[in-house]
Amino acid sequence: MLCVFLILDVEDEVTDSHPTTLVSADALTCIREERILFDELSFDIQAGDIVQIEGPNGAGKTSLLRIIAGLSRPYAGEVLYQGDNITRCRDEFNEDLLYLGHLAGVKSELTAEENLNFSLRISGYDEFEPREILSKVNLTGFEEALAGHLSAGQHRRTALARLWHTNCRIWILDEPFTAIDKKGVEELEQLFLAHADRGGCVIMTTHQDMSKIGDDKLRKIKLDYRFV
Ligand SMILES: Nc1ncnc2c1ncn2[C@@H]1O[C@H](COP(=O)(O)OP(=O)(O)OP(=O)(O)O)[C@@H](O)[C@H]1O
Repeated sequence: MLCVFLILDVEDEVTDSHPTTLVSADALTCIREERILFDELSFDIQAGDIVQIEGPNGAGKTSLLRIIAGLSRPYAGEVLYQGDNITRCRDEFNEDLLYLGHLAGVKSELTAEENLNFSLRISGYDEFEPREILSKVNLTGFEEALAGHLSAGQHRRTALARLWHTNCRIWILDEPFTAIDKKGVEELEQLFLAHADRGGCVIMTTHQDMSKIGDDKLRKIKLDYRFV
């Protein structure tokens, strides 16, 4: 079966006080298993933007996030960080990027504290106290629990804890709300808004209704395809 595509509708630009373009996609094309997921997709993401990538299962949302993060290559087109192709400024881009994928890098055989400690140390954030951060994501009392023994939501919170202490401006988050309860979703939304107000950006996939973020703040990139 041949598949055709796509795209997409990059909704109205947000009016913001941070005009710096952090990330740009220039004519990105992604093909998987002879299926065009998106074709010549271009957009700019400014400091202060919260961007939701939308589309049905299999539309290519994770593929797009991974390409933006430089974890996989597009069939054609390029990703730019402040105007430079990310392959030419890899170190600077990585220093400014916090990527949390589907699996979120939490090791089941380590405790919640050990997991966070590890991710803070390899990112150079030695000054932060893991227990204090875990308290912010409601994991006080679970610091020494093995991540593999935590509930799905607590496991996800362990991964998301890093968002509370990072200097990275570019957050790329694949389904950050998965398994998170209502209060946790609200706290994350507030965190995203605060991050955007500080001049960061959030690029995420989610099937969650993001209307609380507000149309003035939220931009959407819609991916779609159809079979023929
Ligand atoms: N490395 C790969 N090799 C081959 N096919 C792939 C690869 N990665 C993704 N695909 C295919 O590309 C399509 C899009 O996958 P992707 O994970 O990007 O979709 P998605 O929109 O994030 O879906 P979901 O909402 O279910 O998470 C799927 O059909 C998937 O099987």
